[in-house]
Amino acid sequence: MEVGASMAMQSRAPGVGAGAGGRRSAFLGREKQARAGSLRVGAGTAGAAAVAVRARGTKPVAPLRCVRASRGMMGSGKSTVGKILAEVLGYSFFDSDKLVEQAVGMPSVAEIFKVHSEAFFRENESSVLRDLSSMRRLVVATGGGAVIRPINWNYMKKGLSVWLDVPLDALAKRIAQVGTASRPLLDQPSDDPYTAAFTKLSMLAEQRGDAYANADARVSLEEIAAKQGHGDVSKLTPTDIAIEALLKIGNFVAEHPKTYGQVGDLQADSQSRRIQAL
Ligand SMILES: Nc1ncnc2c1ncn2[C@@H]1O[C@H](COP(=O)(O)OP(=O)(O)O)[C@@H](O)[C@H]1O
Ligand SMILES: O=C(O)C1=C[C@@H](OP(=O)(O)O)[C@@H](O)[C@H](O)C1
Repeated sequence: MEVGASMAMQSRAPGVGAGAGGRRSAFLGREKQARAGSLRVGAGTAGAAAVAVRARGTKPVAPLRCVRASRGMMGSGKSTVGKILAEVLGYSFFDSDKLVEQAVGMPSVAEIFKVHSEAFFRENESSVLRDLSSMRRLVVATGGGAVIRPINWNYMKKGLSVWLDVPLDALAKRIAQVGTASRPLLDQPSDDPYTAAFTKLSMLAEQRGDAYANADARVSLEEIAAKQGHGDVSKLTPTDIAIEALLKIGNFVAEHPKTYGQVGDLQADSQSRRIQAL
């Protein structure tokens, strides 16, 4: 597994080529913007949550080239938690679904599924992940289905991957609340959105088997809720989950000193100085 060169931030642009559909991937320009800071989450919810994470005393140690809050079912909170992690770590954040939309030139994943096909979306998703895999200091929230293509693992394993493990029941509740229009695999007419989402999520979980469990770090909402002594995952905030993710990332790094050792120390020093300066 590759790690970032800590403070020696990668400054070359990734080799972004044509997307799988023949269109040029659109995020080369965005990556430049990200380095200029415009994609960083500053004042929004993730910014506030990042302040809360710091206030609760977690010292982020991220000698990582790349963190991928990549695994986890639809609605598990990859984007929400990924933005907080990026803010705390001082990394750029990317949502791979959004990058596919840009690459293809369509407004939503749902539209891509409808006009083209899931296979077309998957091809483009792989292209986006390939392009991201050459970048440094970023957090990527991938689509929940990225785990099903072995080629994507080659790309995801260029960084450290985090699995947000959320019970299906909690996921179905969230999805029933926010609606399924943006998630075509769940979007079917139903009088009972919770049961429809739960049934489909269970089927997908069955199909995907252990794919998520290959992640470097697993963040289990049930474990966090148990630690908090209430056992109710619906009470957990994105901040709680981000703190646990940072702990798990720290553990993984500590367990792999050969890969992360010296780089980790350098990065920890630089981050401590940055956090103290806030
Ligand atoms: N810890 C949480 N508690 C309650 N709702 C959450 C939590 N994390 C995310 N959400 C909500 O669930 C929905 C899906 O979250 P999102 O981050 O988009 O998931 P993903 O990127 O994994 O599909 C969003 O409406 C988000 O606001
Ligand atoms: O699990 C999946 O197969 C998918 C998850 C979605 O992303 P989110 O996990 O961000 O919802 C999106 O990529 C697409 O609708 C397919």
